[in-house]
Amino acid sequence: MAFFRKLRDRMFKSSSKLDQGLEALIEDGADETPEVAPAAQPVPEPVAQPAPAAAPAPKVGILGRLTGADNSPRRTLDDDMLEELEDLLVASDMGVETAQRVAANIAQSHLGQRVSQTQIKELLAREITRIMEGVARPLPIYPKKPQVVLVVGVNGSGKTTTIGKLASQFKAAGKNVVIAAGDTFRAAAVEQLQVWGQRANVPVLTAPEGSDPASLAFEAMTKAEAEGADLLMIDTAGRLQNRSDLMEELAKIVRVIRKKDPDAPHNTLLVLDATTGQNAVTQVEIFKQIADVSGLVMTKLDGTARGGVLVALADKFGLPIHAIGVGEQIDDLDAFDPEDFAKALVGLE
Ligand SMILES: Nc1nc2c(ncn2[C@@H]2O[C@H](COP(=O)(O)OP(=O)(O)OP(=O)(O)O)[C@@H](O)[C@H]2O)c(=O)[nH]1
Repeated sequence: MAFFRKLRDRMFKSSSKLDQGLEALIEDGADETPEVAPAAQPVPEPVAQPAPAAAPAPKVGILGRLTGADNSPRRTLDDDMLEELEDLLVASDMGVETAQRVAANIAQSHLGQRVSQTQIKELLAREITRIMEGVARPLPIYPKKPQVVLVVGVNGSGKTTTIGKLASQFKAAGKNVVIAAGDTFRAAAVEQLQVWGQRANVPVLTAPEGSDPASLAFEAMTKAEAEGADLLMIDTAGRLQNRSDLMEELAKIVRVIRKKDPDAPHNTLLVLDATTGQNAVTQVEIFKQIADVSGLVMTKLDGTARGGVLVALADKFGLPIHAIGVGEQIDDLDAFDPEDFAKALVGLE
């Protein structure tokens, strides 16, 4: 619950954008005489848990309170409203196809009904949760020792930070973790990883600057095996998905790791920066081809209006989403919870 509050508070740009858009969507097109809805009027099923006591109540008039109905503005869900809804979802980076699917599903159950702002948010959250439920999976832990986790992504997406946060969490859970600094090109990257290693109390294996990252990965596997480590997390240099030379280097790292253990890497995590919006879709496509990505981590969901891209990724690729990051601190990463995410995205308490 604590992480949900953090997520909701920090995803303010995404949610406030959708929030304001939904408010305008209902208010601008509200039916002229917002009569009090009779208690028997069909109301969409609640999305999830009952709202916490502190949640701000929807605008409910005295009569509404007495009758159990509310008299907040309502708009009839028609084709025009659906089109506006779709545009709002596209603007939150959900992608055209996913936005259309979400709107179509809402139409299927509620076309022609008069809906309030809270109801449309609840319907949206329900659809988003449904899309994302199948992909919410924490990083699987196998009995294999060492379990090799290769971490890939474009420059600055948050790989090093994510490794630090994950290493700290696994260490706290009693796992014996080793980190390998596979970005052998940038001394600053190695230093940054060493700082994270100290914070997490986890050893960081390094190689001389400029040496072959594939050899470092191989040596790290040997050392992790000798030390009986449970998990070996290998950081890699950031690479743009359109740099074929760097992508080939990544493919080589994977080939060399497989010489040591044909089943490794057991997980290949693609770390994505939420602020890149739709570009994340291309990143997944290309990294999947090169490095056989097994799961995603999305960082920087704090302070971006583009969080909807995670829904598009779930819908398009169905890859597990292991964790999300909402800040730079060690405890700003947590398992992905689809319902919490959906509520935070649409601005529901
Ligand atoms: N706001 C915010 N910042 C983050 C998050 N995750 C990482 N960062 C910041 O993003 C910046 C880049 O993070 P790194 O972990 O260095 O990224 P990287 O992918 O290892 O970078 P390269 O090695 O250069 O490719 C750092 O300033 C991090 O503190 C997050 O969830 N939220």
